[in-house]
Amino acid sequence: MAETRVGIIMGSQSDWPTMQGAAESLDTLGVGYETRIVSAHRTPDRLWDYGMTAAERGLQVIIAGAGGAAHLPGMMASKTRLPVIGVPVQTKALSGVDSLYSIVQMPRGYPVATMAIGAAGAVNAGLMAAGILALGDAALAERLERWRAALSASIPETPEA
Ligand SMILES: Nc1c(C(=O)O)ncn1[C@@H]1O[C@H](COP(=O)(O)O)[C@@H](O)[C@H]1O
Repeated sequence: MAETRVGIIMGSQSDWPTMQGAAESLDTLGVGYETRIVSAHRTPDRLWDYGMTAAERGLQVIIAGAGGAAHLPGMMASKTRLPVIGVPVQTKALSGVDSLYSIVQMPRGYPVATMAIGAAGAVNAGLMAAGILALGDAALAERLERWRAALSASIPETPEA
């Protein structure tokens, strides 16, 4: 069992179908993670505790997904020095543009590395977390290189008619 290095947090259970893409990326690359529902709005005390203890518990990167008034990634970035990768979850009313804008426009000093809206953003969040961790982990760097090469090799040169 790989050591838990990444925290995947989300504002609601309803975000899981999107956020599982991040978990799948980390599974593929053999990176250990935990998953939690944490909401700045609905469980502010849980957010506070999570942010206060994340680094001392051994987490190294946090992936935070939320939709709509998506304050979770930014609030988490306020409570921990760990890099926070934000995933804007797609919404029905505004297609996730609301989530994207809520996450990306952080004030100077408290960045959130913001991914694309929806499932592709979640998958990329896992890959981004792995890339950060690979800076200090040669074995993971090699797995990531191999994975990237395999993806590249799987892309056909000519489109099917
Ligand atoms: N944006 C946030 C936060 C937060 O930012 O703290 N907490 C919940 N939510 C979002 O509310 C949406 C609807 O949630 P429900 O489906 O539970 O009603 C979800 O996408 C969640 O991320």
